[in-house]
Amino acid sequence: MSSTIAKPTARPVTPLGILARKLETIVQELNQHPDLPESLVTQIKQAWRLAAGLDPYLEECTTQESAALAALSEKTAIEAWGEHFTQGSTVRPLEQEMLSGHIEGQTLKMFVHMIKAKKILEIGMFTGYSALAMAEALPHDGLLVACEVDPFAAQVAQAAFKESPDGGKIRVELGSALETLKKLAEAKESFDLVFIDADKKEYVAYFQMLLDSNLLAPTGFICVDNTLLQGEVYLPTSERTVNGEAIAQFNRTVALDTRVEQVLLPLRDGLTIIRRR
Ligand SMILES: C[S@@+](CC[C@H](N)C(=O)[O-])C[C@H]1O[C@@H](n2cnc3c(N)ncnc32)[C@H](O)[C@@H]1O
Repeated sequence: MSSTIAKPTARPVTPLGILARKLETIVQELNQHPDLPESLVTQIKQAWRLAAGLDPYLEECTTQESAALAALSEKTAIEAWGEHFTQGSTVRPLEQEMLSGHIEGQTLKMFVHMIKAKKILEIGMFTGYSALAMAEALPHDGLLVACEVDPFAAQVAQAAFKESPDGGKIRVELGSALETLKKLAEAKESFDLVFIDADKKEYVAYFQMLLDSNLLAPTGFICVDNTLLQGEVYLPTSERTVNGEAIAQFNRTVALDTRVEQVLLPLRDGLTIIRRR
C-alpha cells in the first residue's frame, strides 16, 4: 500500500544548489549587520543572484519533460520514503532527491538521439525517471535494461512505465547490480550506452566489469552520475563522507585508466562521459 505526504521541498544536492542556499542564508543574515560596507552587501547579493538564477534559467530554456515524466517526478516527490524505510517497505533508505530530473533526463535523452543508441543499460533505476527519459529517445525496437535492487522503487517505476507509450522498451532486472551485470556479461549482452547511478561504493566495480567484458560495446559510452558528489571530491578530504571518498576514488581510477578517455561535466551533481579509446 502506497503512503504519500504533502509535497516536501527537495533539499539542494548539487554543488550549485548548495552554494545558492548558503548564499541565500548569508543574504538573510545581512540585515543583522547594518555596519557592513554597502559595496560588500551589493557584491554578496549579486553572487547569490548569479548562483540562484542558473538552475531556473536552464529549466526555462530546456524542452519540457513529457507528461509521463512530469507525473513520475510528482509521484516520487510525494512518496513517504522515510516512512517506507522505517516500516521495511524499502530495502535501503531512498529519497526524492535521488531522482535525476528534467535537465539531466533531457541531456541523457539527447545523448541517446545523438549516438542513435538501440540498447541501453541503466545501473540504478530508482522510480524510473532517467530510464523513461532515455527510453523516450529509443527507436521502437530499442531496449533499455534497468537494474534496481529495491522492489518498492521498481514497483513505482513499473507502474509509471505502464502509463507511458515508451515504457514497453524497458526491462527491469531486480537484484544486486553486480549480480545482474555478471549475468548480462555471461549472456554476451552488449550496450551502446550505460548510465551508472547506483551504489557509489560500487562505481569502480561497475566500471571495471563494463570494460573487462563486452557489456560496453566497442563504440559505446558510459555516463556516470554524481561524479562531483556535492563538491566533496574537490573540498578538503577531512570533510568527505564515505560516498564522497568512493567517488573521489572512482574519478581517480577513470583518470588513470589508459583504456578510456573521459570528461566530467558540471551538470547537476556532475556527469562524467567515458568512451573506450
Ligand atoms: C540515485 S538512485 C537512481 C536514480 C535514477 N537513475 C533516476 O535518475 O531517477 C540510485 C538507485 O540505485 C539503487 N541501488 C543502490 N545500490 C544498488 C545495487 N547494488 N544494485 C542495484 N541497485 C542499487 C537504489 O535502490 C536507488 O534506487
